[in-house]
Amino acid sequence: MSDSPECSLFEVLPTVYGGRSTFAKQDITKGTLVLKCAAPYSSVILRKFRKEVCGWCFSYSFEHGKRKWDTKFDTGNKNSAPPIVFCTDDCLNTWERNYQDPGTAKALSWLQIHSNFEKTVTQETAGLAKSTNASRFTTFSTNLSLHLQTLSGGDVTKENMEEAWRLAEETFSKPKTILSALRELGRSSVSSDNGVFLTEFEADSARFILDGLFTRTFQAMPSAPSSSETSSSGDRNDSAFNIGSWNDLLELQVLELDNIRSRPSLLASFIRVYGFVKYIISSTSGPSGPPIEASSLGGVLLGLVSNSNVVRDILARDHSNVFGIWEQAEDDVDCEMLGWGMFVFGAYFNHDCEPTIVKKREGRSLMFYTMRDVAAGEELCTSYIDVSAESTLEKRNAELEGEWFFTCQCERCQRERGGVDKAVKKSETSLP
Ligand SMILES: C[S@@+](CC[C@H](N)C(=O)[O-])C[C@H]1O[C@@H](n2cnc3c(N)ncnc32)[C@H](O)[C@@H]1O
Repeated sequence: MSDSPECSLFEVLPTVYGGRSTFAKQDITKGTLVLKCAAPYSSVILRKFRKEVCGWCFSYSFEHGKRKWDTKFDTGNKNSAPPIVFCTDDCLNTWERNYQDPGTAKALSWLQIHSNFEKTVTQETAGLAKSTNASRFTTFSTNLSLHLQTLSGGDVTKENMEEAWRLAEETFSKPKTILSALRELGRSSVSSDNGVFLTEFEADSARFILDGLFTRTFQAMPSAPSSSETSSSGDRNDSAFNIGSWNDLLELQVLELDNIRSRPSLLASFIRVYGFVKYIISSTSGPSGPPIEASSLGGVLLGLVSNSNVVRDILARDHSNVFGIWEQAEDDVDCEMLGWGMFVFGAYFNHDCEPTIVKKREGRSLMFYTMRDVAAGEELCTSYIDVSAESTLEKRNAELEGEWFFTCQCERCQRERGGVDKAVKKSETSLP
């Protein structure tokens, strides 16, 4: 992070009230760009928008007077539509440079994996509500199902969460057992030989995870495209443009247990996402697929899902560190959230109900600007929720406590609660 020119304006320091936060290193005038995250480390466009949102620059066809985008990757097969569209040839070409395997043609490609994904997943629109119901575990042919059933009542501890993941790894040790376990953990009524049932949320999460696995793999591959050629468009390998590395991602806050405790059915969902991602990667490279060398893209991806650690690392940071990818007309009340992305360095801004920083998306990039003059030493904060004058203390706190698992300590909340303790917003190091 310190390599980035934009970050010379602030530093990340521990606070006494809410983990780390960002503090101005010098006076900063209103309207200054303090951070540019050129692209997300991992992102997903919601399934329902994928014909309307460009797979590279996230531009939304309706904002350009079109019902959908028509520029597609040529699969060479008229019957198989690629699960991604682009607004222009330029975007398609840049995407290809970043997502197609830069190495041997024998290696797995993004396209093969995602085509297999689409063939394997089955969904129902009303699935989310039904499938998160504990009653779906009707038969217990695996210890994993039985264990998840006992946890669905709400008693999730660190130990029994770890045990669930251990059982998941054991159950998903072979592609065949993954498939039957996934079917068992899905709704029994939709279990069939034709596919695996995933809720919309699970399918989107699985594609978010795959994107993170691709980024991690491409960043590590020696044949990755040179950043000097293409850096201004936010290519994955260009750390100078603030995408961040895998180690940067690991530095982010983890709220896995809080998240699962607040919604115990999430544990089963996360485990299904892991099982499905593992199944898709291993079945794309299965007996009928191309041979996989350990150093190839497919080989590296297989290694990343051999146990649940890497997938869990991403899932555990997903909830509290991602940003919605909104259509550009953000001030519009009917504005749609098109997807979400992990813009790694943007995740250090704490929340304030009187924010100093506003974020703005420009294509794949997320920019952070000061909303007013800020003095050296002052904290730089964004707002995670609606903080308009109409949004009451009760409403704001309910949202932050319910969705973000913290009680807001900002000055506005303290003032409205009846007392301001300014010291609480200072960084630990600046306190006497
Ligand atoms: C996106 S992260 C921000 C960076 C985080 N503080 C860290 O150390 O990684 C959001 C988390 O920061 C903390 N946080 C942010 N704003 C806060 C606030 N106004 N009051 C209390 N805690 C806050 C909460 O723990 C929240 O889950």
